[in-house]
Amino acid sequence: ALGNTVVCVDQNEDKISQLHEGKVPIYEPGLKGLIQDNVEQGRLTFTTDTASAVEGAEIVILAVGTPSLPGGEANLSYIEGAAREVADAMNGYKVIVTKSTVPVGTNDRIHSLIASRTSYSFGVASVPEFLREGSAVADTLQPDRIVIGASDPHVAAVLCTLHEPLTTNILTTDIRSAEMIKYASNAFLATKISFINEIANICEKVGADVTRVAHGMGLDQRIGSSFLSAGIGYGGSCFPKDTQALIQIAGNVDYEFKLLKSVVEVNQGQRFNVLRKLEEALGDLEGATIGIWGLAFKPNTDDVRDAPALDIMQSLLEAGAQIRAYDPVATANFRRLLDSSEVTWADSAREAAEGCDALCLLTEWEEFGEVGLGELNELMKYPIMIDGRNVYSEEQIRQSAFAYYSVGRPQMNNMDMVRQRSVMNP
Ligand SMILES: NC(=O)c1ccc[n+]([C@@H]2O[C@H](COP(=O)([O-])OP(=O)(O)OC[C@H]3O[C@@H](n4cnc5c(N)ncnc54)[C@H](O)[C@@H]3O)[C@@H](O)[C@H]2O)c1
Ligand SMILES: O=c1ccn([C@@H]2O[C@H](COP(=O)(O)OP(=O)(O)O[C@H]3O[C@H](CO)[C@@H](O)[C@H](O)[C@H]3O)[C@@H](O)[C@H]2O)c(=O)[nH]1
Repeated sequence: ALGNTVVCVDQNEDKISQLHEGKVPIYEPGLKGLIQDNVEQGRLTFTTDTASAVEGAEIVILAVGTPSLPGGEANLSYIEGAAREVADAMNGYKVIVTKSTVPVGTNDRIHSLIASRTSYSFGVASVPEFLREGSAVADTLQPDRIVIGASDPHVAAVLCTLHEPLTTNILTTDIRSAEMIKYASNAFLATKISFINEIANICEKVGADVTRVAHGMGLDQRIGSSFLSAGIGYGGSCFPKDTQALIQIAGNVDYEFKLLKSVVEVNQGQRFNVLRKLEEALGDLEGATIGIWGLAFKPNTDDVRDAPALDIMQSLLEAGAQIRAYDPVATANFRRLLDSSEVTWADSAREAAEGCDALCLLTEWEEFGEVGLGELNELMKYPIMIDGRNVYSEEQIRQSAFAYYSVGRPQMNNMDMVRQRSVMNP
């Protein structure tokens, strides 16, 4: 029957050998157990040999990377390479599915590319992926919807059968619309984030509280409450590249996507508000010791692609600051992108805070909440917190000695306390 066994192929030998040893190459909650169960049941195997995997398959799913090229356009070399390998291994009819996020028209190109290399018949479909990192397992097993873009009704039927155990919410549509649904969804979510971040920036100036504003807006079902958390902007492997790619897709047909260009611009600026707030609190950052809590672009992942922490730490180093940084799982990945003798890589949240002039919370890992503000105050040189994720409540801050800068909420600036401390600990 369809979908009974799965063979995962990657050309990265290290990833495949880790998987053979029962290790999972990324940090993703719940993934290890899910893989283990399916390996034990004989449903899941791993290989670097594309040809053998394709030969035994009725459905082939392409999920290779589509990173940005320098101009923002999606790099299609991996998907084209994979399609070529699949074509060359064809030994009968197969359904070939693109799950990677690809520009509109790519599946048609894949169709021609494969047809030019094989005489076996095959079907092509676009089935975009909507999972989030950090909650990938639940998002996969209980998706909001499955989108199947196919021109051949047989292909659509095969893929509906494959996905029916996951949800009844299956939309079948044409290939180009399916491809566009993926980009439009990510662009819309990114727009929500930049929108609320701009509202937050205005709230700071007019004395309103963006968390209350977002709550009040979200009660309107037409708006919805999700993706209205103001912060330091979106990062990660998807929104930054997919917004750029959609701007390019539009540009290629002579359409200037003005709104999305602004969304990207707002997002780029948002992370640097952390630096402005640090300067407001400390003045010159030369020689200051700054603590960083959180390096991953969001909690529950070790992914640091386009993480706001990269730009923020880069700017702090340029300003001559010393950094003490901690992340529960992402430090090793982060150090491959940014390392410096001016950074102390701490092994715990407490260790990162020790002796700091100010602490910046950049990723809302749950464990940060376990360090009490009283204890934090004792560990730090000055009780100054730049909370990039609005983690602390007004009450918690009021009961603490902290000068507290958050995003889009009234600044709780117990600078008197801070000054007293600075007299005590010159
Ligand atoms: N990461 C996410 O949360 C997410 C969510 C939805 C959609 N997507 C989309 O899924 C795609 C993959 O994203 P990712 O983050 O997993 O990328 P990634 O770069 O982390 O992983 C891609 C993998 O493909 C392998 N690969 C490349 N060419 C290959 C080939 N010819 N044969 C076998 N393996 C090959 C690479 O070795 C790598 O391990 C992208 O298009 C992305 O936009 C990602
Ligand atoms: O209200 C919010 C929600 C998110 N973010 C930030 O937005 C980024 C992206 O977060 P999220 O969407 O949760 O994670 P991703 O794993 O990047 O998932 C997005 O990108 C994937 C790849 O295309 C899609 O499959 C998902 O549907 C889409 O949510 C992170 O930096 C978050 O901190 C905010 O700042 N405010």
